[in-house]
Amino acid sequence: MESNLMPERLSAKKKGTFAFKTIADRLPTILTKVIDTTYQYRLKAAELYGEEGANDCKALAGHLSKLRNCLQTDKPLEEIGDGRDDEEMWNKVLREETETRDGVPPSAFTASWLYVECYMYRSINEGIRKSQHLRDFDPFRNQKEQALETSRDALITLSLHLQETLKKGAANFESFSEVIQISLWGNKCDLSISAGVENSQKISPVEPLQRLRPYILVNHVEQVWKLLQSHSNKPLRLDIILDNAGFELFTDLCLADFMMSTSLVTSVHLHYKAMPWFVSDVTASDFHWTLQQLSDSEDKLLSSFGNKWRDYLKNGRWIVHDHPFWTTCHDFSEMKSVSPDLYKELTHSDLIFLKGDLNYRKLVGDREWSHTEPYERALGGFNPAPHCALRTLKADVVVGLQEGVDAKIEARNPEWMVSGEYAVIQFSAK
Ligand SMILES: O=P(O)(O)OC[C@H]1O[C@](O)(CO)[C@@H](O)[C@@H]1O
Ligand SMILES: [Mn+2]
Repeated sequence: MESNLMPERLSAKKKGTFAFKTIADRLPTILTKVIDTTYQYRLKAAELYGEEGANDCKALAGHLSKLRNCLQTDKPLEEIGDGRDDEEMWNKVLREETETRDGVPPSAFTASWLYVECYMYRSINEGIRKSQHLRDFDPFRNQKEQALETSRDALITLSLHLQETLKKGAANFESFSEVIQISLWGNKCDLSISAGVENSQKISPVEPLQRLRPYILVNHVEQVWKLLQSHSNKPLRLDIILDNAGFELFTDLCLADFMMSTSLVTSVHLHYKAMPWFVSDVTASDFHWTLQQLSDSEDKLLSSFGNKWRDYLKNGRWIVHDHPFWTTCHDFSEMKSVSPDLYKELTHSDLIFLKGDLNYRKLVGDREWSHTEPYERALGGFNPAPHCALRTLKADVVVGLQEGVDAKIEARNPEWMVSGEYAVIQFSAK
């Protein structure tokens, strides 16, 4: 809950903010694309499920149009009613928000940006869940699949680079730092910030690393390396809270493989989303589709990595999770109370990588912190294990910067907080 000790959460209350731009323009654009995709799917649905299938698509398009109108005209947000296991969690927050506003329900331009944006994706899923035949329909699937296909050259470049790196045997600080940066910059490829416009990796993921170094505003990679070296004689568990499908997922799987093959860790837990989320976030079907695509690739090296990684899943060295907490509106300071089982699970980790901008926004509560606020303070008590955020900036929230860094960059590039050009590698020890 809000506390007067902490700054306010970002909100579209204030015109001219990125939250306002997102809620006023970008979310309706994303929703319109979902409505079109749903409408186009009705012929396929009729083929598969007859009249009922076509009716499902019409009903879903109707639900989505009502949602878009509700957001655009700042109407009160309605309770979720689809019987999913997280329904009560969502409606409890809606009731609490209403109470804190003297009985006035939250709406798009008055509630927190984080709540409204997460609510939109949950409501899209509510419409899907209420259908008879569309429960596995993912309106973002085509975009996520195209994202992988159009990154093919980058996949091949990176797979060759990983093969060369692994041939050198044990990891050193340089090879570790490099594979971290590749996963970090993989986060530029996200379809939410591009409002669904194709945003795949076109250039080599390795060649620009040197040039991109100055764009990393906080770089704690050495602290992460030291943590790993301090435990080098015991089996370590790595957790990666995944973000986007497509090229970013491939960079994360390369990171996981590197950490295992060089024996920096002995097991990897990968966390993806329980429903379609923020356009390009990885779901279970995206994850397994991606591995299958790699295995089936004519490129022998990609195919060998796909097979190797599917074996890791089969023999339990890689474990996948899809806890519902990651697709709620809660920030991570609330995890211990809202999802104590997940928090407990994460306490078994020796190092957690959290990928991307939305995870970062939730780590720091999406609040209007001063940019020099210490990172640990902004975490609000979230620390199940040592963790490191690997994030490109796509929202106007950041903490832990040195004094003056923000003003210097702002002068050069006013869009620096939302363009995805800058990044942080931000570590917090347990
Ligand atoms: O995939 P990522 O890196 O979490 O980025 C998703 C981003 O899309 C946005 O919501 C923009 O709408 C960001 O603010 C958000 O965090
Ligand atoms: Mn994402």
